[in-house]
Amino acid sequence: MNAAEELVEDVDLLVVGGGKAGKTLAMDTARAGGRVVMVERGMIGGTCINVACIPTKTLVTSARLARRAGSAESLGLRLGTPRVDLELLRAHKDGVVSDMVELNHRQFLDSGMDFVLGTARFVAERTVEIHLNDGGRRVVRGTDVVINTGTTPHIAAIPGLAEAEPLTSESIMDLRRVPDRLLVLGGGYVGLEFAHMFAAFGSRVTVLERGPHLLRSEDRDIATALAEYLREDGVELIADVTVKEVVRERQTVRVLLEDGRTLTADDILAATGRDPVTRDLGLEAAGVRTDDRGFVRVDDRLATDAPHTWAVGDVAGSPQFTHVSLDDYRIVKANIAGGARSTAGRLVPWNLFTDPELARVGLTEEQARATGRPIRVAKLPVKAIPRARTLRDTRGLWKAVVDRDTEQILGAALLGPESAEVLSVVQTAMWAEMPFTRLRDGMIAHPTMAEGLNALFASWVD
Ligand SMILES: Cc1cc2nc3c(=O)[nH]c(=O)nc-3n(C[C@H](O)[C@H](O)[C@H](O)COP(=O)(O)OP(=O)(O)OC[C@H]3O[C@@H](n4cnc5c(N)ncnc54)[C@H](O)[C@@H]3O)c2cc1C
Ligand SMILES: NC(=O)c1ccc[n+]([C@@H]2O[C@H](COP(=O)([O-])OP(=O)(O)OC[C@H]3O[C@@H](n4cnc5c(N)ncnc54)[C@H](O)[C@@H]3O)[C@@H](O)[C@H]2O)c1
Repeated sequence: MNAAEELVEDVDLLVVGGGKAGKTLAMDTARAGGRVVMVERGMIGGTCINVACIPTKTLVTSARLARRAGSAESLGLRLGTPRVDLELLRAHKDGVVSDMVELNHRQFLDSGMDFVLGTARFVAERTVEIHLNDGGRRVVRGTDVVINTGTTPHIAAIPGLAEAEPLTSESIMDLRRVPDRLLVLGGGYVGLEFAHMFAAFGSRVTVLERGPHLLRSEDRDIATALAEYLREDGVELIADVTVKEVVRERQTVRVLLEDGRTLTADDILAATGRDPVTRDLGLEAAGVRTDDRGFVRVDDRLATDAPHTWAVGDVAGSPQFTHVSLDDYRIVKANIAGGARSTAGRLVPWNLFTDPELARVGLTEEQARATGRPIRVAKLPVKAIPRARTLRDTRGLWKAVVDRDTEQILGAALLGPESAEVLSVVQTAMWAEMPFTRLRDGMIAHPTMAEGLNALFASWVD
């Protein structure tokens, strides 16, 4: 029997994959009285809370504490040598995750949506067949359909890498031992957060990055400063490198570089980006097209090529952050209701949770200069901020770029403690199109890291 012949259930909204955007839209629509089916193949609450942001940031907190405890004497405390207990650490991380999963599940059910655990595949326009996790199948058609199936770790096509069974951002969080030597392939978000974390847990870590320097999208001074701190904390960084082959020999992984060097380690982490989850979705049957990397093709309203079919979050090629997925929800919600909201011109915050953390919004200096407009550049070493001194956490560099004529802030990169929090102040000023002078001259509580904005916007280097 094909889909057309069997019983098709009609609903107002069908959400395929329960990521951040989809689950929020599903709950909203159900609470407002709409008939909603959301299909999720396993991770209740999506990638972020199960295997990405939440568990990693939980472990980052432990790594920071381990690093701080190691220098507790500078804070007047004698704590002894910190030791990582992996079982305790995992229990801590799993506890945070399971609490959030439970909360999400309860909210799904309370909203009144039909939350279906199963794997969806399109069989016709706006119609999916669901193989239920506990057996059986259903066919559901939505008046509107939202695709929110996310991404999974990419394994680069390097000879021997897949056969070497590399760790991914998911499996590394379930390790039963701290590797003595860990190689990290890729110096991006995943690579650097785990590299710094595992260095604090006691691994000897080497990051291999094929780009000319770490964090290519950042200004050179900021990327160089972060690289220096990572090195101080024992992370070896090798940039501009090409990995030729990976060989697993029992407990050892050998990596052959194009320049003839060979590196060995206990494990290798694949951290070279993420692939869209679209391959087995039957998108052709839905009339939905993908780009050459497999991401769903959308316009700036997040509409796909098929009528009343939308895509959101990572799978739609949006910048891969949970807050972006949440913003995609706002856009699609407005557009399903007949609006014309666009992704164009969004101010996206980028936060890298190393220690210190790096937070950026808007243009880098390099990007601002490329626009040709007259700019001014401000820089402040974090050690100039009194709060950093009281934290005994003075590593870092803050930087901002403003338009010389309008005095509006074009962008900021904050490398230092609590940067991700302080960045929201700068972002708010940018939303409000305030002149930088408001942050330079406004009264900000002492001693806070945000107070450093007074000094930053008075520290012009150009
Ligand atoms: C290690 C790591 C750390 C990160 N840390 C941060 C961070 O600190 N801050 C931040 O903002 N971002 C972070 N990110 C990025 C963030 O996790 C993603 O951008 C975000 O989770 C994407 O959400 P999404 O809405 O696209 O969908 P997802 O949350 O990925 O949800 C997609 C869901 O669809 C389901 N699914 C897939 N196919 C099917 C199918 N056929 N049928 C049914 N269900 C299906 C999947 O099981 C999954 O639950 C991190 C990513 C990684 C890998
Ligand atoms: N704090 C956060 O918000 C956070 C944390 C983790 C992940 N994320 C999201 O997840 C996405 C994926 O993270 P990611 O780190 O996997 O990807 P990424 O795109 O951030 O970084 C991948 C890095 O690997 C390098 N690379 C690619 N192929 C290589 C090769 N063969 N050899 C050596 N280096 C190679 C790239 O040059 C790049 O620097 C991020 O872009 C980010 O959006 C966010």
